[in-house]
Amino acid sequence: MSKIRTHILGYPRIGEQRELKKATELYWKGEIPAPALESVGKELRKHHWKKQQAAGIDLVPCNDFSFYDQVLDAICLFGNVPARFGWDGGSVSLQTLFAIARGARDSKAAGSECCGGSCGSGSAGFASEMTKWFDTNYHYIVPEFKADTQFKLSTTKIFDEFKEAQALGLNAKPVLVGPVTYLTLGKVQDSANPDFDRFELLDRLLPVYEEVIAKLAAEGAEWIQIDEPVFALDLSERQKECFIESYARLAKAAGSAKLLVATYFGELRDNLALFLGLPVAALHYDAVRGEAEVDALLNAFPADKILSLGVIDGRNIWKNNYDASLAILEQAKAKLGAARLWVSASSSLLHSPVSLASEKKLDAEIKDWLAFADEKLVEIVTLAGLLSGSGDSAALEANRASQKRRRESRRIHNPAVKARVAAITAADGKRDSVFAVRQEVQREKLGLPLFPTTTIGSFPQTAEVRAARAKWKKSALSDAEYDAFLKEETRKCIEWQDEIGIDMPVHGEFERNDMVEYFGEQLEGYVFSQFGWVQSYGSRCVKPPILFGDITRPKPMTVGWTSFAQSVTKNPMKGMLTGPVTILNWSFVRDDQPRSVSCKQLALAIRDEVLDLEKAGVRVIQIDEAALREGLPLRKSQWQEYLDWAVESFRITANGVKDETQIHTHMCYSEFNDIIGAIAGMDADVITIETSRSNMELLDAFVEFKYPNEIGPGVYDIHSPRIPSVEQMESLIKKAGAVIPAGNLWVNPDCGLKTRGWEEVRPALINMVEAARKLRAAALAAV
Ligand SMILES: Nc1nc2c(c(=O)[nH]1)N[C@@H](CNc1ccc(C(=O)N[C@@H](CCC(=O)N[C@@H](CCC(=O)N[C@@H](CCC(=O)O)C(=O)O)C(=O)O)C(=O)O)cc1)CN2
Ligand code: MET
Ligand SMILES: [Zn+2]
Repeated sequence: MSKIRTHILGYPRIGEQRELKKATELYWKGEIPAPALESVGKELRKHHWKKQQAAGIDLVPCNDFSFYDQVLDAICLFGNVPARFGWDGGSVSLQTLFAIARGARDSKAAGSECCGGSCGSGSAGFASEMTKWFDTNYHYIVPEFKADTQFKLSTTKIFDEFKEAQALGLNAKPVLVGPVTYLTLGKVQDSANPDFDRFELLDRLLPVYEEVIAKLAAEGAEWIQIDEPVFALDLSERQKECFIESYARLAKAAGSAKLLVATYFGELRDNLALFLGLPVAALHYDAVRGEAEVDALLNAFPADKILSLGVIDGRNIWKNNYDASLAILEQAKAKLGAARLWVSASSSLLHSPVSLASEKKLDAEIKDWLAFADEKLVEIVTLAGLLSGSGDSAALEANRASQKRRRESRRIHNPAVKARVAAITAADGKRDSVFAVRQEVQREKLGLPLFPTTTIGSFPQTAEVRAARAKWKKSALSDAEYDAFLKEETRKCIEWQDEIGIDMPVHGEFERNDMVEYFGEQLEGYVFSQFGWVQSYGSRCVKPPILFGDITRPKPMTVGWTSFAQSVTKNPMKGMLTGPVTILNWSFVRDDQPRSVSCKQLALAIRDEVLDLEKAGVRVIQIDEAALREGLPLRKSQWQEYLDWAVESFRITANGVKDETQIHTHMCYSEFNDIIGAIAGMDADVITIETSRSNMELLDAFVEFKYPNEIGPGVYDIHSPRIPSVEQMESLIKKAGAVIPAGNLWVNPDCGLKTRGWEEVRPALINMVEAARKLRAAALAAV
């Protein structure tokens, strides 16, 4: 019986100990030169290929590595560099690449200290926009188009990395984001032609794809992988036409090389026939997210193509259930034959942590249930072996035993939690009185001025704060010393807020490593890894906690810090929590029950925290739901169901408090238009949102909807190192004041300040308070 081939779509690039992050940040600080960074990249690529080879993967990817982002690499490959970066049209340098991602203080684009977001329109080389890659927590750089955009082959990275693999004896499979996905993910930014249809650019873009593909073929590439995850979205007729035109041309350009087109993250639905009809040699399908559609896929699968089935979840950390995967694979093998079936992971492994090998502290029982990227490689190879009949039956037995242990573990199931979720009623999600009544009571209790000023929660997570935490984790700092250090940071932060005249202070979140991980660490039903980092954007990583079982809160999580903070000031301190939907969306979550159930369990745990804070005398509580919007399913038809349980979860969390307790929520990086009804349904007393970068445009949704509750539209773009002036912020508040009743308007930044430095935050907040004061005075003078 013939051997079944194995491959992956991509491998994490950050390194087991985030080597790439560390080297990149040193380069940005000017502490190592470019060749040193290049050589770290080269070593990592080699190490990653060797690991894949050692695991027995037949076809390894190349060009899945990136110093920042694979879409940004494509921007550079196509010479799609926005004019403001002063690119000379030659080979795009690493320096220009980083300038696109991070902004450049001047057109020389040196490694300036800048953010991952955009640098505001005031500076010449402001960064390109960054946004979420489908429904993941990975962010890509948004390609920018104009009506006169031209494309031209402008980097050699994809060829260099192919040759690098060749030199190591590997015939690697180069990976490239596909033309339709590339155009779909980009944005037209052309003030002279704002309505330009970006798909008009296809004819100019395809010749570069043809050139790249032909060149790779000439250099000996057997397979080329083209990623088209937009197949998992609702596609327009225009996009469908683009697919037909693109692949007719690319198939011709391929010559001796064979093309594999990959879709992932969701079902194909009415794109199925289009996908199956592409004139390419192989198609990759996500059988995890698309399991329900596998029958339809197999029934219609063309006789001349290879099918790569992604049965291992690239987006989660659970050990694969071999029996379940084999059932799918056997079915495919019966239809297609072993020669036309490849085994893979559902998506690139970019979205899973690197390796379980260095996890020494992870609870042994739970570690046995997990598989990170390296373990997933072994799973792919093992499944292919079992399917070929030459497999490791001991591995299958071991897998069955592990699945059984997980299923039956007492650690997972807590009857009291299940009963509590079952007993949730509509009353749990309802405040005693309607907003208008609460607003009166809260006004009286809180005694805030017009246009009250506040911030979103975090203050700078300085190197000093992180170093203290690192020392404490290594036991180089005692609990008492760490506690004293944090108290001092918190006290200084609050006193400073009082001093500059912030009306509603926050404690600063110095004790938190991350707004989700911090809560995960304190909830029962969660475990957390030491090194389970996943790239979020550029060099920034997150370590999502692992939600494995029914959720309880053994003891209050934030009451101590918030009470301490309140004791420092007479002003109303805003207690700070992360909401259930955001905790869910930024965690690795169980795959043995619906997300909605896990979310409600989280909601009940955070509700208890809310009520404890209230009992401790905290009068204002913010419940962050930064990730509410990004949890939206990729297909519109599934939105309502998600929004229903997400909003209900928030309401359960927030709405058990008395009328006089003011509930805030916060959302950033959100387009609000299509979910404004759901946001209003949350019924928070105050919502703070990110609006400064869009010049208050994001507020329109609230205005059109006649959003009834109070709003703090952000006036300070915290993604930029630029310090906003009093006048800039005044004009933003005025703009908001023209459409929002003055009594409902708050003044605050776009988001938390944790990624900024004090030298930026101090003057910016002083200006913000001044802007609010001026408007207040003007408003009082007018009556
Ligand atoms: N979970 C989550 N998802 C999110 C966001 C978010 O805030 N959280 N925001 C958006 C993405 N934005 C992000 C913004 C910042 C960072 C970020 O700053 N990440 C840090 C890690 C944050 C962290 O957990 N740090 C830990 C560990 C710090 C660390 O690595 N320490 C060093 C030692 C440090 C020293 O000695 O100074 C080490 O252990 O090696 C801590 O503070 O405790 C980083 O990559 O640098 C990530 C995402 C969307 N998704
Ligand atoms: N309270 C959090 C902070 O200020 C909210 C961040 S939303 C990504 O950091
Ligand atoms: Zn935010």
